[in-house]
Amino acid sequence: MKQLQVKTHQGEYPIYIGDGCLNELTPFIQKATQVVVITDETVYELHYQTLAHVLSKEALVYVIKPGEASKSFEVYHAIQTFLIQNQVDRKALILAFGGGVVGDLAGFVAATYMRGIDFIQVPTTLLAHDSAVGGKVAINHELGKNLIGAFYPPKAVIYELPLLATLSDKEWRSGLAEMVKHGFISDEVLLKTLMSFHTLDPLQEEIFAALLMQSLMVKKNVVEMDEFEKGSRAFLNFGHTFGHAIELDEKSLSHGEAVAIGIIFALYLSKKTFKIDLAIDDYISYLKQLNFPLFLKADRATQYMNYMLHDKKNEQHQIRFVLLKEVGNPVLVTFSEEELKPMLQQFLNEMTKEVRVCH
Ligand SMILES: NC(=O)c1ccc[n+]([C@@H]2O[C@H](COP(=O)([O-])OP(=O)(O)OC[C@H]3O[C@@H](n4cnc5c(N)ncnc54)[C@H](O)[C@@H]3O)[C@@H](O)[C@H]2O)c1
Ligand SMILES: O=C(O)C(=O)C[C@@H](O)[C@H](O)[C@H](O)COP(=O)(O)O
Ligand SMILES: [Zn+2]
Repeated sequence: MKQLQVKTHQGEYPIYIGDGCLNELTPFIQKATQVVVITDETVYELHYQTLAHVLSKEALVYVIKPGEASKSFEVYHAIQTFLIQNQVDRKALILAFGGGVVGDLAGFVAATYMRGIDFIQVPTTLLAHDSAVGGKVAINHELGKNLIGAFYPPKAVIYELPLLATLSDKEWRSGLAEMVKHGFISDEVLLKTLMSFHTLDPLQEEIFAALLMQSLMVKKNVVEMDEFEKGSRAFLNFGHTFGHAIELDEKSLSHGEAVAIGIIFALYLSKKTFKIDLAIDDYISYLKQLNFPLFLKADRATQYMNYMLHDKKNEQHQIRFVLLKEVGNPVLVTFSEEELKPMLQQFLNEMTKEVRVCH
């Protein structure tokens, strides 16, 4: 087991990572008046018994439907009602047991229930190495992703890696996309190593734990420098401006799959803006080899634009993108709607040869 510490405005919290770290929950559970586990149906079926084994108290359990649709006001409200009806008090502890959906939702419940109660992230997906760290918690609005949320750090992150063994290829891919993103914005070696894998198999191997640590370190370092996204934390949003738009538009894509496509557009805009070659073709071939679902809709530019116009990075109705001057050198670049729309349309037209563009 390995341990990292993440510094926040409220002190530090530990990330425990590896085999057997669920036991690190014990002191937190002993201190709490009640334990509430929020999880989804899939994780509950596959892994709740493993978690229950280390819970020294009987827990209240709230099980949501798996998937992004659960990051909604309705589900948020239903959980708050459940907590109130069960007289959960301010010294209770919420365990977010699942992927990023459970983590974001349960974290936002914890941030707001009685003005804030303790919660611990117990991530179960690869992608959640990103979502469990950094304290961003949120639910979605139909007009945009994560528009209602808070910065609310967990008391700990307990990353029991053997739980990842049951992930589907789709979920491995999704998590890999956020690792690749971390590589693009700050660690060329991580990026090159990840892109040297032509199948998903290495993710099950020993070397993978080291790459995951590197990716976690990128996230930790960025959020420690700018916890509340006043500046450089926005670089973690590389690929997300367009990624969030297609994730909202095409529900079959997972978050990471959408981000992987969002990165293509960010590389395309980087090339146009800075006249540099960031080897977009190599990146697209890499995604294809790993069977990422790459599809865009050429006739959806207006819808994509509407989603991007609600992005949280925007200022004064201008759309802000994270672009790269080179790998490891991200910058924020602002476009007006009038500037961006033709570039997006041109991108969609040009991509017809590269990715499956639906009409
Ligand atoms: N807060 C942040 O900083 C941050 C960062 C990145 C992503 N996110 C958010 O995270 C969400 C995506 O997270 P995700 O990809 O983990 O999605 P998810 O939570 O929906 O999990 C993906 C799927 O995997 C299943 N699953 C979870 N653990 C499993 C396991 N061990 N074995 C088998 N199946 C398992 C789930 O039931 C679900 O169907 C998005 O809403 C995204 O916006 C937040
Ligand atoms: O931690 C961050 O900051 C990130 O941007 C990480 C992203 O991977 C993540 O998807 C995040 O939820 C996006 O943030 P948002 O502010 O654009 O909703
Ligand atoms: Zn993300």
